[in-house]
Amino acid sequence: TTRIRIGIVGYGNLGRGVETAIGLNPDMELVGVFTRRDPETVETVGQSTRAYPMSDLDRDRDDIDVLILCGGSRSDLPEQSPAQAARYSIVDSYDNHARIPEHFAAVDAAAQQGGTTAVISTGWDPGLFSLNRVFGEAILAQGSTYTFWGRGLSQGHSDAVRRVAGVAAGVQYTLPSEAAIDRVRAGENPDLSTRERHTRECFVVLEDGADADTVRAEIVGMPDYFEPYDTTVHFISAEELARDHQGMPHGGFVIRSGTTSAGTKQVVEYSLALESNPEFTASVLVAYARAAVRMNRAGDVGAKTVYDVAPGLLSPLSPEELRAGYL
Ligand SMILES: NC(=O)C1=CN([C@@H]2O[C@H](COP(=O)(O)OP(=O)(O)OC[C@H]3O[C@@H](n4cnc5c(N)ncnc54)[C@H](OP(=O)(O)O)[C@@H]3O)[C@@H](O)[C@H]2O)C=CC1
Ligand SMILES: N[C@@H](C[C@H]1CC(C(=O)O)=NO1)C(=O)O
Repeated sequence: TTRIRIGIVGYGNLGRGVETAIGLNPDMELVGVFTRRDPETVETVGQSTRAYPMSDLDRDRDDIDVLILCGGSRSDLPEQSPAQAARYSIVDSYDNHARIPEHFAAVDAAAQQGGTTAVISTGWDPGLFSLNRVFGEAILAQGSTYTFWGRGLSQGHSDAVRRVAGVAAGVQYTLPSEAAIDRVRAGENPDLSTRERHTRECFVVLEDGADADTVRAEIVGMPDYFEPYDTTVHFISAEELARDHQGMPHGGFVIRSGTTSAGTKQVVEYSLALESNPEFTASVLVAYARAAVRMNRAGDVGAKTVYDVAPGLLSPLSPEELRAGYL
């Protein structure tokens, strides 16, 4: 059988993770990386990986089955996902939760017109955590759902920080409230505000001449990303960033606790412990790329979220193999 031919759009942490993940999946092959930078300046992980300018995607290439979009959600994907979905089936990790309906509508218009299949907002949150919130609430009709992240590096929030004028480089860590977690685990079912669940901590390298107070205000007040949280911003040197902030660990859990009859408690929990947030997220994107190609071949076009994708389509095994070996 022919392998699934993948193009990577945008070559950062996620793009490198997808390149590596494709190598772990024998039913897939990497056509190349498409970048807005000069391809000659882009150092790829794999020696044989080819880098092309984005403009190479402007013609209808018949050597690509699906594009995996690895740009930033803050400002790349809102433009790139609809633009590419007009020609190619795509997968993206768009993670500004507040604006997913808007993103879905824009991508769906393009995908319907292009007859492509576009799985948006997959990864782990949104993505696998979204699925587990829905499983928990569909199954335990009476109860409470909580999501906690970290302590770890959020790529979406780090990307958002890097997009602020005056920021040369930066990262963002998400810290869960241990007091909130304790109350949830004690079964208090507390009513927690966004601000009571997590705090956010940024480490920023300023561009020469940039004003720290202006940059801090822009970050702390950023709608959706930082405004709903208590956020601290530390200004450090490029050397400190390189020394102390190269790792991208993360993780967290979704917990649904409820009752199925008076006094009969049931608890569902799904958790992740990630040494590399980007490599894990990339692995999710690659599995959903497999599903997107299969859905498109079956004529199932338009924008999709993880709620619309049958889990079996993620597996390299056939339905028959899954029935025989996994049920
Ligand atoms: N749903 C989920 O669970 C998750 C979602 N995400 C999403 O993934 C997105 C991407 O994260 P991440 O890969 O860390 O972002 P990066 O900042 O590493 O990359 C974003 C884009 O910036 C450009 N870029 C990368 N490196 C450089 C560089 N050295 N110089 C200039 N431009 C560069 C690339 O585009 P180009 O090659 O065109 O220049 C790249 O696509 C996040 O914004 C987040 O929203 C991440 C984790 C989980
Ligand atoms: N989308 C997140 C994945 C998880 C992590 C997170 C957070 O720390 O706020 N929210 O969702 C990311 O970009 O890392």
